[in-house]
Order: sequence, then C-alpha cells, then structure tokens
Amino acid sequence: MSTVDGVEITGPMGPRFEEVLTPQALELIARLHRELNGRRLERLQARTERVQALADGGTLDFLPETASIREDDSWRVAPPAPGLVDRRVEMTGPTDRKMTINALNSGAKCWLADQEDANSPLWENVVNGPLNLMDSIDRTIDFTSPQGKSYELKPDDELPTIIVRPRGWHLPEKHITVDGEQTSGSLVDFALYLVSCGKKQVDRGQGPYFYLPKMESHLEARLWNDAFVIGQEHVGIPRGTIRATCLIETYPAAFEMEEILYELREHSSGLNAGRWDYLFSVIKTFRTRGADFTLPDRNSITMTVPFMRAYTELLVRTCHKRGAHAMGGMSAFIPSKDPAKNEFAFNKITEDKTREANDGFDGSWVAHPGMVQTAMDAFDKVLGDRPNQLDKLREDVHVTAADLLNVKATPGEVTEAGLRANVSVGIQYVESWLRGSGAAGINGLMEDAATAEISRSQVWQWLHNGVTLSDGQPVTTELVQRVIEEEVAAIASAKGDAYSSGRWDDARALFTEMALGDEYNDFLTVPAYERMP
Ligand SMILES: CC(=O)SCCNC(=O)CCNC(=O)[C@H](O)C(C)(C)COP(=O)(O)OP(=O)(O)OC[C@H]1O[C@@H](n2cnc3c(N)ncnc32)[C@H](O)[C@@H]1OP(=O)(O)O
Ligand SMILES: O=CC(=O)O
Ligand SMILES: [Mg+2]
Repeated sequence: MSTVDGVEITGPMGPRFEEVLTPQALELIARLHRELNGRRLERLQARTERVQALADGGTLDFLPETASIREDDSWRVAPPAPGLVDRRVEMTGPTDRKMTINALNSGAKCWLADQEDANSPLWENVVNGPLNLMDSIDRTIDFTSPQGKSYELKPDDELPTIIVRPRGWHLPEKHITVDGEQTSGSLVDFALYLVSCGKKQVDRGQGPYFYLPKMESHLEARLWNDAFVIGQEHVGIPRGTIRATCLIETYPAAFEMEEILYELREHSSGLNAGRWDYLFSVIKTFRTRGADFTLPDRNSITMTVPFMRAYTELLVRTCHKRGAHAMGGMSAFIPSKDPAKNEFAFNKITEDKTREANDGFDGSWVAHPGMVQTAMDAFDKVLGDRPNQLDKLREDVHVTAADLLNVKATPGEVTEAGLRANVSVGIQYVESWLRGSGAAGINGLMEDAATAEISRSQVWQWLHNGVTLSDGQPVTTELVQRVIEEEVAAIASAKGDAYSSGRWDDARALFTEMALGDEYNDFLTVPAYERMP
C-alpha cells in the first residue's frame, strides 16, 4: 500500500506513521533505490571477495591505487558546520520518546540519535525514530511515563546538535519495497530523517547531520556521497548542508581513512573511532588465521594495547591533517546503584576521556546522561575555551600497516569466565534485540549490537582455531554447548516468572548457530532481522 509508483509499504501503519511515510519520503526512497541499490549490492559482494582473499593468506595494506590522494597535501574537508564546531561531549542512544527527551536534556554538545548499534530495527522503531526527531525539532515532543513522570524539553539554546546514525549498508528494510525488492535500511533511515527534518534543520541554521557506520571502503563512502547529492536536491536544500562523520570501525576502513574523508569532503564532519565494531571487525577479518589474530577475553582488551593505540593515533593524525574533527569512542561503563561499582565506572570514564583529550581528539561519546559532566570535565581540562583542537596536528604520529596489524602483541588470556561472559551477554542481548530493544545495561556495562558481535565472534574464533583456556580446557563444541546450557539456566533462574514471556528460545538458538556453525555469518543482526515480524 502506497501512493507512489512501485513502492509498497508491507509493515502495519501505526499512529501518525503517515507523517513520516509521506509521498515525498517514499519518492526519495524509490529514487535512491533505483539509482544506488545495485552499487550497494556490488559493494557488499566486494566485501565477500576481500574476506575470501584474506582467508587465502592475503593481508590488509594502504591502497596503492589511491596513493595520490594520501600524498596530496593540498585538500581539506569543508569547514565545521554550525552546531558541529564544539563537539567535546556527545551523548548516544536510541530514539524512543523518553530517551530522545532525556538525551536532548543531557547537557551534551551533540546527540547521536541512533538507528544503528543501539537500535533494534523493529518496524515501529524505524518510523517512530524520525517521528520523535521531527517532534523534537518542532518542540512538540513530550512524554508521560506509566508511573506518571512527565518529560519535556529544555530551552532551545541548551539542546545538543542532532546527528542521526542510519543502519549500515548490509541491512535490508523488508517493510518497504521498491519494484518488488527489499530496500536498503541505510537509505530508508537516511531518507525518512532527511525528508521529515532536513529542511527544518537548515531553516533553524544547522543541517541534517549523520554518523555513517560500518563502512569497509572509500567506495562505500562514495555511495553515501552520491546519496547526499540526490537527497539534497530532492528536499531542496543547498549542497553541503548535509554533513557526515564516518565511523572508522572496520579493519579495512582503517587503511582508507584519508580516502573516506576525501570522498565525502564537501559533506564531511570528521571521523570517529568506533572501538567496539573495530574489535569485532578485527576478529571477523582474520578469523581463520590462528594465534596471530586471536584476541584474549573481551574485557581485557584495552584502548592502550598496541593495535588499538595505532588505530586511534592514526585517526587523530589523519583528521587534523585534513581539517576534520577526530571523535573518540564509547567507554562501556554505565552508572551503578552500588557505590563502589559506581565510583569504579566514573573513574574509568575519566581515564578514557582524559586519554582521548590528551591524544588530540576533539570530543568523545558517553552512553548515559549521568556521565556527560564527567566527560565534559576531562575535555574542558585540555580544551579550555577552545571549541576543538583541530590545530593539534600530531605530526609526531607515524603509524604503519604493520602497527595496525600487530594484534599478536595484545596481552591477556582466554579464560572460562571470558567464555561464559560472552555466552551469557550475547544471549541476553539477542533476546532484548528481538523484542525491539537495541541497547541494554548488563553487569554494569552498556551492551549493543557491536559488543554482542564481539561476544559471538570470539566464541566462534576460539572454537574454530583450537584455542585452549587458561585452565587447560580446550574450547570444543561440547564445552560451548555445556556453557550455553548452564548460562541459560542461570539467566532463567535470575529472571524467575519473567523468563517465560521473553524470546529466550530464539535467542539461544540464534546464538548457538552463530557461535558453533562451520560457516561464520558476517552479521548477527542479519539472521536476527529475519526472525523479526
Ligand atoms: C558501540 C556503540 O555504538 S556505542 C553507541 C551505541 N550505544 C548506545 O548508545 C547505548 C546508549 N545507552 C543506553 O541505551 C542506556 O544507557 C542503557 C540501555 C545502557 C542503560 O539504560 P537504563 O537501564 O535505562 O539506565 P538507567 O536506569 O541508569 O537510566 C537512568 C535514566 O537515564 C536515561 N538514560 C540512560 N541512558 C540514556 C541514553 N543513552 N539516552 C537517553 N537517556 C538515557 C534513562 O532513560 C533513565 O531515564 P528516567 O530516569 O527518566 O527513567
Ligand atoms: O559504533 C561504535 C562502536 O564502537 O562500534
Ligand atoms: Mg559501531
């Protein structure tokens, strides 16, 4: 059902959905699909071919064919756009109504309104996200909780700049088809926000700003740039008013940072060090290559191990050389009701943000409103009154391909506790995602799609590379099955009666398939999406 030729909406229409699923939005989706979806599928095929080449013994390196872009010192990205000059603390989180208001009232400089890692793409979430953003920009948003607590926005001049993160190129949107084909989740999220809010943002002196996730090459960035050109023309806003910060969160993209900035240069607002997906991608990219690329327990891999340090140092150096913001990532610690754990979490945030600020990052992320001030204090100490530190060029940084690939220098062990944590957290997260909730606090840590991907990939890698745990037990199918059994029993006992109303059987089956299957699946969220209505 739709009034636009060739476009079908197969998902149910909820309250006010017609305000977002307008003919103008559907026309843009159709145009983007017809002009760009073929290239999107080619890029996904290129990813598969690269993985095969790596499995056959290949490696990653800076690209010879784009050396001239890296060697040309003359180009810069566009100057920072209004609202994106001072980004010292950015809140992230889902776009449901309550969290939208809480994020906008958090005191952060920017808010990453997430349709990606922190969101589960339930059809309602896909449409309600842009609807809530539209109501925020119109200042008509409010919310009353079931307990009777009312929420409304602070004055305009205290609100963060909105930056929307659409889904990655790999995810389809099955509830909107064009010419009988599933559409791209990325292009749907982009189009729905651009049409409902793009012109309003330009009229209020800012622009439609985006974070672009999980790209694996500069050619994927070129595809986004082409979508931006089409989108700006479609909604009648000047070229260059769209801005995008690209997450460098895949291993191949770390070798193409300059090229990614170059492709998007008139629309660029910097790069971000997305550490969690980066770790996932490191495991995924060299998953069959044995000890050289096998990582220890997830919680023991810090930002200061050599390969992570090389990646963040190179990101700051690259961004500032090109006049672009370098944005830091997410420390997963969230506040706790236990005072000792709470103090530990806040110390961890201070340590993480202080290191980033001293390294030259222009700002960083927090997952919880309670952590905004702590991160702000860390950046204030380094930035003072300056809005950013784009002038800190970091010419002392000289990172080589070998530095980026130096995974084997990572200290740490693979332990039974690490295996159990991966299994338990992975299953709990998948269960929550299947019910439509894409971020969860588990054991004092923020968990989202990226962290869950690490958990299931580590189990697969340990099993398929013959890893032995620190206590001498080999990781076998039987051991993983036993751990799954025991961890699910522990979850069931902790949840009590609530367990029966969850989607635990589905979550367990999916996690087991992902962890034990002979074939490694590129994304957990793709088969999970198939299990969604
Ligand atoms: C790898 C990456 O991509 S990182 C970026 C993507 N991930 C994220 O953005 C995760 C964002 N964080 C979250 O979603 C949440 O903090 C969670 C799910 C981890 C924990 O949320 P909760 O369990 O609700 O935490 P808690 O009970 O401490 O929250 C206290 C209040 O803060 C609000 N809050 C917590 N986190 C956020 C957030 N990120 N955005 C807006 N509000 C938030 C809660 O809604 C709650 O509000 P209320 O008091 O009005 O009811
Ligand atoms: O998106 C951020 C990440 O760390 O992954
Ligand atoms: Mg990510």
